[in-house]
Amino acid sequence: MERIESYASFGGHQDVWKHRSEVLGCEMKVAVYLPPAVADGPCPVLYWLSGLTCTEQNFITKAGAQRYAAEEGVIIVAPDTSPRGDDVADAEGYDLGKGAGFYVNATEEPWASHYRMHDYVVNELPALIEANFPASSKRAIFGHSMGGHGALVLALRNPGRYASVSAFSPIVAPTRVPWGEKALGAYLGDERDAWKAWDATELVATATERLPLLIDQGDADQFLAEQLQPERLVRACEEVGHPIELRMQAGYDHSYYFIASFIGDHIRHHARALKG
Ligand SMILES: N[C@@H](CCC(=O)N[C@@H](CSC=O)C(=O)NCC(=O)O)C(=O)O
Repeated sequence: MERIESYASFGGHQDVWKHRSEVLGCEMKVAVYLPPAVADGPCPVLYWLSGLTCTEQNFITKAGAQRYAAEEGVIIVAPDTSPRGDDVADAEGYDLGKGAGFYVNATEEPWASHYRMHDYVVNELPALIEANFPASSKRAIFGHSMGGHGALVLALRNPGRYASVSAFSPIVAPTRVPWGEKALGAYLGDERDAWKAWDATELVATATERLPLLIDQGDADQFLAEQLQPERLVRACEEVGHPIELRMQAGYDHSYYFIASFIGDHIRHHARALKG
């Protein structure tokens, strides 16, 4: 891994690294915040998954997470949202292709050869982080919008892998909303039954681990009614007794101003689980 940016931040360091991904078949950038506590030994790792149009930069420059990660002694890893490079397929529009990997393993061409963000985030990236940084193997995951969907789905698909999961404004039912229908149709093909394995609202029914879901959602979010619909996940959880806390936050929209307002709560929530 090669460090390409480094900034002192709250007694620790906010760095950006680039590395070759064998899973994605391209070079990737990833942001890593190391809290001051790494001087005393390995720290647990909290993975952040960003939303549509984002790179590894949005979270580290807008969320204000470093202060809380420093206080709690947690490493935060924020990868890019899709494979990158001239030979990676792309599409018109911000909601498919580069910047819109949806954290799935694509099965359809022209996507299948590079778009394997599930395997990258769940397997390849933690192996790299744990081999190259003072990181323990305790992991948690959170994210925003498309990345909130990613956090929920990756935690539900991989029982035992994460100590905790949370999301801001997640796409909870991608099989039933326009952003998800477009992306899953392209990446996985026309057979809608295959999409269900990538939909948190479908996955809670058969989850073998009842990991509590924490969700913050602004009630002034411009995407709430058409794309997010968190009530679908609440209903699915209630049907099977899966623990969920949906916090509707009055007046907040879909932006990083919302995320920054509650990021401390989420980092403390994960720190409790990671240290428990
Ligand atoms: N450009 C689009 C909307 C893009 C957008 O709002 N992206 C969000 C995530 S949406 C779901 O995944 C985001 O995080 N943007 C980056 C940022 O720094 O705010 C449009 O204009 O409608």
